[in-house]
Amino acid sequence: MHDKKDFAVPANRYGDDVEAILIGEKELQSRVQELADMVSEKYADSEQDLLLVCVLKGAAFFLTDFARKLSIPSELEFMAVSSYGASTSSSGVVRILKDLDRDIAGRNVLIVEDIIDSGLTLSWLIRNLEGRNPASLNVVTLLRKPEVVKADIDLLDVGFDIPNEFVIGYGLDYAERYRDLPYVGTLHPDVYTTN
Ligand SMILES: Nc1nc2c(ncn2[C@@H]2O[C@H](COP(=O)(O)O)[C@@H](O)[C@H]2O)c(=O)[nH]1
Ligand SMILES: [Mg+2]
Repeated sequence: MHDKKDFAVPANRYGDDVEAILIGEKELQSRVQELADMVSEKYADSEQDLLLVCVLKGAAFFLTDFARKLSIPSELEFMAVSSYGASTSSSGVVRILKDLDRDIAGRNVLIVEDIIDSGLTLSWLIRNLEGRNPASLNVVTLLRKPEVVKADIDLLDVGFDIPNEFVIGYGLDYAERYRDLPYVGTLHPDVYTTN
């Protein structure tokens, strides 16, 4: 846990809404670099560009930092799925809100995910993309909540394992806010009762 005073938090952007910072900006960037180095090494001998599939909207900030830190060429695709509706826990019933713009058959695909909570959304997505016959399909996730993961998912790597708390920042939202924070943190309980 970090003290908010230790960070150059964009001044009062969200007032006192942030209760605690779990992963600071430097820690995030350094781990994203490690993930990018590992992936660059794994695909270094590939004859085709790596196709990164970003799961919107949460993984957008992770994806852009991650792609810029790769030392191999990559191409980007975006997909949006919904499994939460109005609830804060995954139903496992997933809807595609935005599909990929192209065929991934024969491509080396890497899903770039923001967070694995129950893992139900991601395991559905993996099954869906496997059905499109990529040459290979792997997953890298920035965050994972090991205490609550229900699905058995084979991951290339995980940025950080975190406690079972609802987190925001670095792409993750609550009611579409807080994605723009450069760190991962938790919200003050009052935010949930007043929104
Ligand atoms: N802002 C947050 N979004 C979260 C959090 N935990 C999960 N999620 C969102 O759900 C999916 C995955 O859910 P899953 O239960 O099917 O694994 C994830 O991609 C996020 O969009 C959270 O703590 N904060
Ligand atoms: Mg996600």
